[in-house]
Amino acid sequence: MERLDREIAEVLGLRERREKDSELFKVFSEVFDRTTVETISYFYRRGKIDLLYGVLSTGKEANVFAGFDAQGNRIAVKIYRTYTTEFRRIWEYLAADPRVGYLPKDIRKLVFVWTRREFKNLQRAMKYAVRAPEPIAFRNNVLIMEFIGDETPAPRLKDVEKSLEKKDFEELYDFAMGSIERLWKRGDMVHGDLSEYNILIWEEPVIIDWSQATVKRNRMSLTLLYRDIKNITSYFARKGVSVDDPEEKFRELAGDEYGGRI
Ligand SMILES: Nc1ncnc2c1ncn2[C@@H]1O[C@H](COP(=O)(O)OP(=O)(O)OP(=O)(O)O)[C@@H](O)[C@H]1O
Repeated sequence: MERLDREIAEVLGLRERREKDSELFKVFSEVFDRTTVETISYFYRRGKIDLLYGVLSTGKEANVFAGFDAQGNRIAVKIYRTYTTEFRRIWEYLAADPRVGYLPKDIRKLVFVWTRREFKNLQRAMKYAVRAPEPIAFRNNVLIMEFIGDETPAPRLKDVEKSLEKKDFEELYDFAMGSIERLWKRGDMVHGDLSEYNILIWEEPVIIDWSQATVKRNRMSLTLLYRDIKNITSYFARKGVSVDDPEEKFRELAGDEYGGRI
C-alpha cells in the first residue's frame, strides 16, 4: 500500500511535497478506485506513465488526462469509470459487436472489455489510414494514446468554428466524409459518434473517441453509419458547405447490406 501511495504521488508530480497533505493526492485517492490506482502504478513501473499533469476532460464515462511517459513524450490517458451509470448503453453496444465473445456480468470487467475495444478500434482506424490518436497501451480501465497538441491540447472543431472560413469547412467536410467512406469501404468499420465534438483541429484534423466504433458485421452498424452521415452533412450544411445528400450517400455506402433497414 505504501509503495502504491508513493508511486501515485510520483505520477501526480508530488515528489517535492508531503504526500499525505496534498489536496491533489486526497482527491485522486477518493475519485479513483483501487483497480485504477493499481493500473496507473503498473504503467508507472514500466515507464508508460511518468506524470499526469492536467485534466483534459471529465465525462460521464471517462476522464481524460494529459501526461508524460518516462521518455518525456506527451500522452493522453483515458480512464474509464469502473462504476458507470452508462452500464446499460455499454452492455448493448458490446452485446451487438461480433468481435466481443464472452460478456462479463461484473460491471467493472465489462468496462475493461470496453476499454480494450476502444484500443482495438484505434488500431484498426490507423491501419486504414484514418487519422486517430496512436494507441500506445491499455490495461483494465486505462487507455494510453498519443497526445494531440503541444503545451496545450488541440481544440475541437466546435471550439474553433467561429474562426474558420468557408474553405476550411469545405476541406474539413471532405476529411470527415472521406474518413467515413474509407472506414466503411476499406476498414469494414464505422465510428458511430462522428461530430464537431470528436474532431480535433491540429496540423491535420484527427478523429477521437472511438469507444462506440464497431465493425460492419455488427447488426447496429448501418444505424451508426446513417447517424454519422446525417450528423456530418447537417453540421457542414449549416456552415455553408454544399454537402452530399445524406440518404443517397447512405445508400451508396450501405449498398447490398441495405435492405430498407437502418
Ligand atoms: N488523444 C488526445 N489528445 C488530446 N486531447 C484529447 C485526446 N483524447 C481526448 N482528448 C480530449 O478529451 C476530451 C474527451 O475525450 P473523449 O471524447 O475520448 O472522452 P469521452 O469521455 O468519451 O468524452 P465525452 O463523454 O465528452 O464524449 C476530448 O474532447 C478532447 O478535448
